[in-house]
Amino acid sequence: MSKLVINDTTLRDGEQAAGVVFNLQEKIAIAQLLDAIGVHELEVGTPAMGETEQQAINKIVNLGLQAQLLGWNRAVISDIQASIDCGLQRVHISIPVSAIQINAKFEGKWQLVLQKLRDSISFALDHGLFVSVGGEDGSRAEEKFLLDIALYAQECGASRFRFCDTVGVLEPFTTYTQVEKLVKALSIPVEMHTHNDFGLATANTLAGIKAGALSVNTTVNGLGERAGNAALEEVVMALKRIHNHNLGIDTARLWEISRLVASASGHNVHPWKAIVGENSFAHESGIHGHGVLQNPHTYEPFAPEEVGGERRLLVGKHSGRHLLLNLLQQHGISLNSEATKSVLEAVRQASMDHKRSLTTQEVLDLAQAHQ
Ligand SMILES: CC(=O)SCCNC(=O)CCNC(=O)[C@H](O)C(C)(C)COP(=O)(O)OP(=O)(O)OC[C@H]1O[C@@H](n2cnc3c(N)ncnc32)[C@H](O)[C@@H]1OP(=O)(O)O
Ligand SMILES: O=C(O)CCC(=O)C(=O)O
Repeated sequence: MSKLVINDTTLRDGEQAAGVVFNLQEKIAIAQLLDAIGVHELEVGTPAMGETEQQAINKIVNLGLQAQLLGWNRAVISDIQASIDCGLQRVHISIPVSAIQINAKFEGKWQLVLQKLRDSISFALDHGLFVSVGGEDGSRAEEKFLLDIALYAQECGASRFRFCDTVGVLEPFTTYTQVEKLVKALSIPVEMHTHNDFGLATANTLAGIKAGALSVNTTVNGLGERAGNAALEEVVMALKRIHNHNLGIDTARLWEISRLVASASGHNVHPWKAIVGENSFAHESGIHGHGVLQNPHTYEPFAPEEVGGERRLLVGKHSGRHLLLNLLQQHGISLNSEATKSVLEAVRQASMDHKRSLTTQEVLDLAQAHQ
């Protein structure tokens, strides 16, 4: 697994999320931070979208980042010319490979698909570009056609093939089987591109890696088309903590980049979002709180600092005396066991009345009333 590449597409598929628009400053800030934390490659946008997009991509190209930069293109020569005009040296060329897509987009003309792919790869290679090819809707494609087109892309000179679960219909076992076949058939690396329509984008990406994929697309906070993509923070932390595979990414800045992208996208991170949600390291229930006070590892897979997050100990409906007394002790208040019981009851009632945890001040007020 040593050569695994994270190719983050927050600036391309992430921004395709309905209603999301990054301005120039936000694009630059996101690219710089992704680069600063050590992400290897960035898919920076779609140059074919026009002049404004091209200028933004050109600005990112001129930042002098360490990360490799890639532009997304259809199998259309003018798209690739637009990528060249942005100063990009890497292009991704996408071509639909499922019957449903080829019928809808190219009136079922399979030969036309091959011709467009060959012509666009050849144009890109003639301009000295690194070429990645994506089989759009690969997970729903006829198996033989997917393999044939991947081999054709390789034969035409592509340096990587992207396996796309475009509408997120795979689960990890099928992903493993499909990707393993591609990996065995190709000599160029396979890249994973997964969507989260069934909540399986990260799991499917990990399954693809296990099957031999050497590159993976991610987006910060899982932002992307419909239910989004495999989240950068989930893939990086699952690899690091579950598979013991450290990609050298500065994970202590994952909350920072999550907040940056959330703010730029105009959507807060959901509290229960894995790794970066504000509840990822929050504990309110008595048994968990007691355990965490003894040793955080009882109810945390890793310390919040490892991802730049913070532990929150809350007092509310499900809390027990250990969490309550811990909070009161921090404010110099001690209670006897009778008073503790009364305050806990009052906390439960207040928490039910408000339908939330209590603020520190609310807990202190209840404790003072029962002292
Ligand atoms: C699964 C994905 O995420 S795919 C990536 C989606 N990303 C985007 O759409 C990026 C933003 N897109 C855009 O700005 C525009 O769609 C553009 C500039 C790319 C094209 O705009 P338009 O020329 O107005 O075409 P429009 O978007 O309506 O239709 C898409 C056209 O591309 C064609 N097309 C779609 N995919 C491909 C492909 N991989 N290769 C070649 N042609 C393709 C369609 O058949 C259609 O062709 P037609 O105009 O001859 O009918
Ligand atoms: O790169 C491609 O080929 C398509 C990528 C994509 O966004 C998708 O399949 O959802």
